[in-house]
Amino acid sequence: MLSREVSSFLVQQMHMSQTAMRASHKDFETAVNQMKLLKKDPGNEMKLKLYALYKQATEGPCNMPKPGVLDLISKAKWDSWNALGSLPKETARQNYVELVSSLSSSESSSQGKPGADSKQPGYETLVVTSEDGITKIMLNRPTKKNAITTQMYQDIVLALEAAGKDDSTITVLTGNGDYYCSGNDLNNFTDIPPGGIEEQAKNNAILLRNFVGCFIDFPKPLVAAVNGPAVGISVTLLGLFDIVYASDRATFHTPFTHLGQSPEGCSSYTFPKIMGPAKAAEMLIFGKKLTAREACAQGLVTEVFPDSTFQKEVWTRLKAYSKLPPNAMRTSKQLIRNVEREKLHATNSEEISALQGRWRSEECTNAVMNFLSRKVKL
Ligand SMILES: CCCCC/C=C/C(=O)SCCNC(=O)CCNC(=O)[C@H](O)C(C)(C)COP(=O)(O)OP(=O)(O)OC[C@H]1O[C@@H](n2cnc3c(N)ncnc32)[C@H](O)[C@@H]1OP(=O)(O)O
Repeated sequence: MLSREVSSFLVQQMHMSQTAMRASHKDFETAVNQMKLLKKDPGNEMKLKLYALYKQATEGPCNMPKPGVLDLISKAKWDSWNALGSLPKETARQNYVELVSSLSSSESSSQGKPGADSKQPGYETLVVTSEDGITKIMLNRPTKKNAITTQMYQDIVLALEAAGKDDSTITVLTGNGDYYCSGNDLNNFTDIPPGGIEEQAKNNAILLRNFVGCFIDFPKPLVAAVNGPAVGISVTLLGLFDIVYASDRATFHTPFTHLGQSPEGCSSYTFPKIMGPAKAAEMLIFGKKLTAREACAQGLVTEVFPDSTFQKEVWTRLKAYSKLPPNAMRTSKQLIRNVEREKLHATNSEEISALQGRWRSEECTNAVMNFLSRKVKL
């Protein structure tokens, strides 16, 4: 017998509409007005993002002359707009609407909670520590193989934002227990909001855009310490890390087709670039699982360590790297990232649009249902 969540999920899926979820001009106008009503200053970085999206949505690609270096504010605005390159107006409009919507909802969810603004977040399923110039973000849901819940996506974003600003020089993502991460928690699909599947898909799209965007824009060297098997989004994101160290027990599996879904985490761009189109297709289209050594041979992993000495060797190495001049490391990272930052954001948008279609498909519904009703394991 199917659980209540699975049945309600199925019913919602069957009734959902096939209309595309592009933001209309009216949605855009509403978002522009909503921005004016925000009580909390979203911060300079966010304001620049919104400015750029607004200009791109209303005027198209930036073709203004670049302001002089001394005109700092105009130059920051110009840089932000110009970084959007040829992003279509429609996509910029949609990204703007989604960004404003996430700001409004985080503002309303923090209302009424005394001290919500000033409190350092206590993460339920992450352990964040900072030592020896290294901030470690550890996924901490070992009994569920560190599957990522909706709350965890948000917490990882908060933890990355804090790590990007703290005084550490390197940030490391790793997992607690025998898995690095089993990817998206498939129960995320059963938590259906009052607006039904359409609203759920829209919320997931906002969540994912913001989540992957944070990895694209992370300002410091970012290292993955892959302590065990990795599945789904935890694999695709590796293409956005600067270094990937893996235990020889780790495996790398992207079973999107089996789940009726399609790749995310910018892997449709990073994987062919890293390993060549043929190897990338075998992983992303056919769901071939790689061993750590295969992933290393294909360039996705930097180095493989025996599981018995993984922790010791990785942390010794990272502690030595963390003593290198931090500003030089940041500058090098930014130079490397800037070459393709715009392309990565555009890929993120494209992948999410495709996924929104997939989430409404029968193939995806059946795959999620099969897992939740314990019929199929990967
Ligand atoms: C909203 C944004 C969406 C972003 C798009 C992201 C896409 C992806 O990441 S796609 C990949 C999704 N992941 C999966 O499909 C993995 C599903 N899990 C499995 O196939 C297996 O659990 C396993 C191969 C990862 C491990 O198998 P095994 O060693 O036999 O362990 P168990 O299956 O008994 O797992 C223990 C426990 O953990 C729960 N669990 C594991 N992974 C997930 C998951 N991804 N989502 C939800 N729950 C998961 C599993 O159900 C078990 O729970 P209990 O039965 O309650 O003990």
